[in-house]
Amino acid sequence: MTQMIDRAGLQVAASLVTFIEARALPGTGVAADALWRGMADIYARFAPDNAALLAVRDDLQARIDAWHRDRAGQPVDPSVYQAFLREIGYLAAEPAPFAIDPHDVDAEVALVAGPQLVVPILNARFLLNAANARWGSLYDALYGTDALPGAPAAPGYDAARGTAVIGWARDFLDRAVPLAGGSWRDIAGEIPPLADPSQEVGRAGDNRLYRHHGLHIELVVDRTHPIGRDDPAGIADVVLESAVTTICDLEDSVAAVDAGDKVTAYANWLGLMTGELEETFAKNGQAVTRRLNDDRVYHDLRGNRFTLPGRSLLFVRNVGHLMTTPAVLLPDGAEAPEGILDAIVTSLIALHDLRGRRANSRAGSIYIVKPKMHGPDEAAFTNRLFDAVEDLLGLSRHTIKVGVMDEERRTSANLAACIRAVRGRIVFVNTGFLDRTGDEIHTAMHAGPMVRKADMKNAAWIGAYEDRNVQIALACGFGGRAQIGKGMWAAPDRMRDMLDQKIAHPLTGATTAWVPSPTAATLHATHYHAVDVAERQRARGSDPVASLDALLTIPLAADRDALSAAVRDELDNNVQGILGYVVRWIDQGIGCSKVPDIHDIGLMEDRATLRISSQHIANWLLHGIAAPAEVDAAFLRMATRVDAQNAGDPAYRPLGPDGLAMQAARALVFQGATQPNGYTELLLHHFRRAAKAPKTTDMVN
Ligand SMILES: CC(=O)SCCNC(=O)CCNC(=O)[C@H](O)C(C)(C)COP(=O)(O)OP(=O)(O)OC[C@H]1O[C@@H](n2cnc3c(N)ncnc32)[C@H](O)[C@@H]1OP(=O)(O)O
Ligand SMILES: O=CC(=O)O
Ligand SMILES: [Mg+2]
Repeated sequence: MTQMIDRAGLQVAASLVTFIEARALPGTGVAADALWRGMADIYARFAPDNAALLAVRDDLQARIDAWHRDRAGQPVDPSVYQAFLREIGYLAAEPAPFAIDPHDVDAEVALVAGPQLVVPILNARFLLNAANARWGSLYDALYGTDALPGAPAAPGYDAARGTAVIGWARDFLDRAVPLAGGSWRDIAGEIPPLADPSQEVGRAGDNRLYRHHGLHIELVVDRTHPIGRDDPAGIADVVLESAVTTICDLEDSVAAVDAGDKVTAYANWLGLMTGELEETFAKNGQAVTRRLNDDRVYHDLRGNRFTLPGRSLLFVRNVGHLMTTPAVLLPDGAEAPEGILDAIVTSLIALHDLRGRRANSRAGSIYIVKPKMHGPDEAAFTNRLFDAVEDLLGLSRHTIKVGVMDEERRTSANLAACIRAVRGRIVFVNTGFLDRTGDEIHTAMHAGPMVRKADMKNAAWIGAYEDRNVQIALACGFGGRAQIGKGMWAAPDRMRDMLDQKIAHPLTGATTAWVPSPTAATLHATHYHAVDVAERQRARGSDPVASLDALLTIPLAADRDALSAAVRDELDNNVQGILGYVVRWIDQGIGCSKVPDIHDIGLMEDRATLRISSQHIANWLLHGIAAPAEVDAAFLRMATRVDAQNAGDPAYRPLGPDGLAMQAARALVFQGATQPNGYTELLLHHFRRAAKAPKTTDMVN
């Protein structure tokens, strides 16, 4: 039993009380009494509104479901459909033109176009790696991945691959920092002058520091290094400014279901904000202690010392408005909305940076990403909540910035109004296309069977969604003020494909896009050297906004028979992803995994990808494309395969037919059509809590 302690009328888990009073509060200037009274007051004011907003979601979904059921088998007439969505309040009035107005925004967010890394906050080892991923070795990223054809031939250094890496990096330098004469491939001896000498902005010993499109490149010159020794110019590496910003994720990539999990997550965020986080782990048989990197020291060409940030600028992604947490109980005994707790605690913790060394935000802001908001009223709620948190913590208005995930259909369809609701504090919009796809399926669950999952990326709505996100953000004045972000590269081992494809993101005028790992950040950074995003934004500034009709086009399958032929493949693929992800979530509390798909390509799976797979099967079940027995057969087939995939993991427990993981996976699919907005978290939390509950035998012993 979790011990609960009364604080200002709230029942708060003892572990959270201790964490806040002994670790989070000291040094912030906020008194414990004031914090708890303020928290209780915020809950009293905001919990009812939070519940009311969720009731609106359910009501709208029920009306949409009924509308489709009434028209079963008929094609959707876009103008009738749009009129209906307006009538029920799903579509809000378009606001008059306006410009966002956030203040004290760090250059990394407002001005620099570059990769954005996302990292599960419960994993301190990854978290430290992510914060330090501001700088990454291009040589390592090319050598150690499939970015170049082949793979190292044998353990130890493969000289032929090394030569290919160096060649690729030289070609990159030719494009990003061309020489006054000749090619980087041909230099020997001293590093020659650049075509544009102003690109060289500093030195660190023999190392050269260049800047291009606002991003730094450090040429490591070291003739004693094993690589530099054999290089005619002594170049040992090319280090790129990589993860300019990072999102520390409390949401879809973590399994945080109780007070203990929340405290671990908050403690990691605290360690980042104080700079004291460290983690010791075994790597290649050696104990390694990882800490946050220092800033990097250079001298400009006149000899003046300056520093550059050694760490990525950190955002924290709070949970959305849906979930509640047993870490805090309201005076009526109900679990408290978790997003409200996150807003208060993560902001409180960020005071250690703001009122301390300002090692994260030099401009003095707190950066919170708010996911899964549906429409302008929910964005306005977040704005009021952040106002209240600022008042509680003694912060000036709009110190807390917000990144809005454009990942629910009602937000995409009302994007300008959503942005307007947070216009004084917004610093990004990001197309979370994974959740967005799940919501696309769920919203139109009753309209008919959806296209195959892989065909979603060619559907009309998604093109309009991606276009509108950039176009509307530009029209709202994001250029030079805030990030316009694109979604995750969800195939962490496919770096060649990422190099080929993810350049599309900056080409749209987006200033950032998500990557799953530090290595991917370094490789994706090369895209921001290839594309001048500011210029792309100027070019797109006059684009007409893609149509709402296109955005609202439901991705229904044109040919039922073609779907029937694909049922087994489609089910196997979705079920394999579901089981591979869910089993680690429920049994081990791992919220983000790399799971092989049916073609054995390791895919990043998190709650958003799970939402898609489970909703997709639920939709095909509802419309009779797949039969329940076929789905269960796929669960059986794929359980064997997932067990085999995990054979090397000593912590893994095979997927028994009655185990909690299997129950969770089946519930996600068979109850998918009735889960609120198709979210997976209610069921995941339920089964994870069951898995964590002490067994009767444990209690007896
Ligand atoms: C829809 C959405 O919401 S997307 C946002 C949520 N998704 C994410 O946050 C994805 C984050 N990425 C990850 O969690 C991981 O990269 C996974 C699960 C996809 C793959 O993990 P693994 O299979 O363990 O990765 P892999 O074995 O290739 O690499 C592990 C190494 O890379 C590092 N690494 C991998 N991902 C990250 C990351 N996101 N941040 C920091 N370091 C990372 C690890 O620290 C480790 O290095 P180390 O041994 O020096 O510590
Ligand atoms: O949060 C990101 C998404 O794609 O969903
Ligand atoms: Mg998402």
